[in-house]
Amino acid sequence: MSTHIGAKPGEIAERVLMPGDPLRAKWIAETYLEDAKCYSSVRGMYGFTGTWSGVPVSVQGSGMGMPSASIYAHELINEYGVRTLIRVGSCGALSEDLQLRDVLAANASSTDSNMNRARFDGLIDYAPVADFGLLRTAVEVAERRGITMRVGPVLAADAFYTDRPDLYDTLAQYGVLAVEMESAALYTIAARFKARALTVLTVSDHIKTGERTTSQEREQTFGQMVEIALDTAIA
Ligand SMILES: O=P(O)(O)O[C@H]1O[C@H](CO)[C@@H](O)[C@H]1O
Ligand SMILES: O=c1cc[nH]c(=O)[nH]1
Repeated sequence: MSTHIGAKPGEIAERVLMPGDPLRAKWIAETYLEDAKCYSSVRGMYGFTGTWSGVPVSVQGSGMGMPSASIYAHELINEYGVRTLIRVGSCGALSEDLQLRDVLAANASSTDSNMNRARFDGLIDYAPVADFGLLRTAVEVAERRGITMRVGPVLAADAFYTDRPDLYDTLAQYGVLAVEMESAALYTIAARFKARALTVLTVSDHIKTGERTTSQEREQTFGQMVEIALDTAIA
């Protein structure tokens, strides 16, 4: 067991899907994986291992925000030998031409978090990016499955509720597609420990129009991104 994950050595696969929502992890395991077994319920942050097309895959909830996601990414890589981490998350669209339920892959992640400023003594604006091989595979998988998937940069924000919507407008002008809360930390930690990471997202709400999905839909209906992530993880 690590501090925050209750799995024994060998119970977590080398490939892990990481939704923020632990109940999305449970839904993914029960809906998509064969012979899924729960290896951890520490803090209610469920983790399961099963198989997808015969290949072992785990799915581990990571919580909301970069401090939480960093803990799970760090322990998965350093204590369980995980090499491939694919976040499957929800996001708020910043781009006018995204619709609810659109799927996107984050090739890069800007952030307002202080975590990397602290990491680099405030001297470097580090650019967290997706693993190129995983991203290329995800694009191929989406095309093969006939799923339209946008690829572009996102914002990983510390706050879900912002007092500065004007900054979201500015980011949209610079091509940032959507906002979520974990990708920058995931990409940074994967790079630091020589693992591979990718973030695939589904638009759960639109920052400009105010349209939004329900919490039940965010938990149990974003299947296209899960299928892309599973096929990518085992490729
Ligand atoms: O749906 P998940 O994966 O949790 O992702 C998004 O949803 C949460 C906010 O509602 C944040 O974790 C954000 O990144
Ligand atoms: O971080 C997030 C996730 C979904 N929707 C948002 O508006 N923000």
